[in-house]
Amino acid sequence: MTVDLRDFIRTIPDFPHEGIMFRDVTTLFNDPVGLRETVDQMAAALGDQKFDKIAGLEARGFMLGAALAYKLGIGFTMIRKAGKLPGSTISEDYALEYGQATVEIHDDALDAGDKVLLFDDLIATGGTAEAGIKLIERLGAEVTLAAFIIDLPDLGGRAKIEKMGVKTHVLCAFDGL
Ligand SMILES: O=P(O)(O)OC[C@H]1O[C@H](OP(=O)(O)OP(=O)(O)O)[C@H](O)[C@@H]1O
Ligand SMILES: Nc1ncnc2[nH]cnc12
Repeated sequence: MTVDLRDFIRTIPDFPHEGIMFRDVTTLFNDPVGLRETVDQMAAALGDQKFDKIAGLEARGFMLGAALAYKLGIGFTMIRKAGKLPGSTISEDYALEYGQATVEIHDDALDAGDKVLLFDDLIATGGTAEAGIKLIERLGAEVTLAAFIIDLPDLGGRAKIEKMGVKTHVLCAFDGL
């Protein structure tokens, strides 16, 4: 029987602002069954699709994005919040469910034509994922799949990314805001 990852994800109301239902993956990552199941379910969902790189979004997209890259035997590219990458970067500003930020990628992190799996723990409004896709495309690479552990469908992010022409995969979803 398939393990339901939602059973491992804690919900904390009113974090970081009143009205936000925060879906907390610390409890998923903290559990050995939850951690392994998440990586294994994602790897199984990918089937025989081939990628040149996984690009993970800071910070929660780093942990299991890197685990998945290890499992697939490919490299892992960091898309970081502004000011953290030491080399030459390009950047994108974006809005997310509870704020605004800027993400950056090293301008030599990907080769033109690379097929990239974009990975994050959660998609809400899709602002973060959209910024990541723009960075990858500006380097001449292609996001052939955007994968998330959690979807919040009522916030419309997954539909927005699909409308951009990027395929998506999610492992579980929570209804409501
Ligand atoms: O779809 P969106 O509305 O853009 O929201 C999703 C993003 O929000 C969270 O990251 P956050 O910026 O809180 O950073 P963190 O991973 O460093 O905690 C989450 O990990 C996604 O990256
Ligand atoms: N509701 C939410 N829970 C956890 N992370 C998020 N990132 C954006 N919205 C979120």
